[in-house]
Amino acid sequence: MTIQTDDFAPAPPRVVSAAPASPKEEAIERALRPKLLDDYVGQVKVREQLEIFIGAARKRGEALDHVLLFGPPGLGKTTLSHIIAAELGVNLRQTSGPVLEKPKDLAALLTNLEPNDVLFIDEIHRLSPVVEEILYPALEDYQIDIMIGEGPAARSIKLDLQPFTLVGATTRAGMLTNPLRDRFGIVSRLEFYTAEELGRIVTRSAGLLNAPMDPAGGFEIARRSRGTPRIANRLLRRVRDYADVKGDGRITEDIAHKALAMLDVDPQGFDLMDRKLLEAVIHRFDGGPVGLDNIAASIGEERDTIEDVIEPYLIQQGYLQRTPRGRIATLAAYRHLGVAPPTRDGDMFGA
Ligand SMILES: Nc1ncnc2c1ncn2[C@@H]1O[C@H](COP(=O)(O)OP(=O)(O)OP(=O)(O)O)[C@@H](O)[C@H]1O
Ligand SMILES: [Mg+2]
Repeated sequence: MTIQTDDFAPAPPRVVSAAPASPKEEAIERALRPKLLDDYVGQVKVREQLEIFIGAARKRGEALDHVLLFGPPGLGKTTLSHIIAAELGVNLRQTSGPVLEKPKDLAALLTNLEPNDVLFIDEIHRLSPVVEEILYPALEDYQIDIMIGEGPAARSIKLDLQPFTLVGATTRAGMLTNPLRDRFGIVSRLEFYTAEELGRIVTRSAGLLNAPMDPAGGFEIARRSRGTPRIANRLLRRVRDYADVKGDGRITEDIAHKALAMLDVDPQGFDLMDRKLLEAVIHRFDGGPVGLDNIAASIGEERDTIEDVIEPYLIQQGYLQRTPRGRIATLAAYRHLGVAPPTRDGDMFGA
């Protein structure tokens, strides 16, 4: 279990934050999680590939190749890891990088795997180097070397493991060591979802939650969800609350519109943090280029959060550019904030 700092710190709630907000939300997420590949919306390329590789592994009765899933939070990495195990018809054992403190923690998990099981390691970029060492021979030859005893009497013994599949998830593929990355046979990058795909997810979730919803209401939620299923499901629940209190319970376009405005989610799906970041780049740093540390200090947010959570969507949508000299606000960002872009004949927007 990862500990969510949100549970302890009175951080301002961020409706469109991509991280699960609380244990309660995690429980709801589990209930909304699709269980099989057919119910997994979007990510067409990843799904197609996995379908074939899983089918082949099943047919041969072998373990699936090790899989690395990477992409911003809330796009469905954990969901997909469960689906992989379910489709293979094997057990899933779940842990995460920071939880595995000692080599023996990982050894205990590995030696308990049954043939072809899936071991899911979340936040795999946070494995400690000593634990990672154990993983290499395990991934390559289904073997581990463990130390028995201490001092001069210590000796290393080799243990054979059952064939298994490691599914690693990370928001930061760039932070994986090369030897670790090279040991994954299947590397899948998850992309932001289109509004249409999120619409299907919201419709499915509304059905599971027994929330009556007009298609236009669902679409309104979908297109304001920052391309992220976790956010779509969260906004759906908030809009449903609003519909229950201010309406007759039905999620109509009008209700969705008003509820989302109340939640400070703008038509682009940007929330206060997104706007704060764009405003800082534009107003305090003349549109950039500005370094990540300066942005972090200026908006009072952690570097990692900016890089993993806030920026990817702004970049994907073309509001922000990441250059070697720093971040630059694009014309779209100026337009979105209703600020006149600089008229200098600089190189930024072409002459
Ligand atoms: N392709 C999908 N189809 C339907 N629902 C999805 C899909 N992907 C994700 N979801 C929903 O979004 C929620 C969040 O997904 P998930 O927990 O798998 O994200 P994650 O990538 O593991 O995030 P993190 O990086 O924070 O661990 C899930 O509860 C699930 O209901
Ligand atoms: Mg996850």
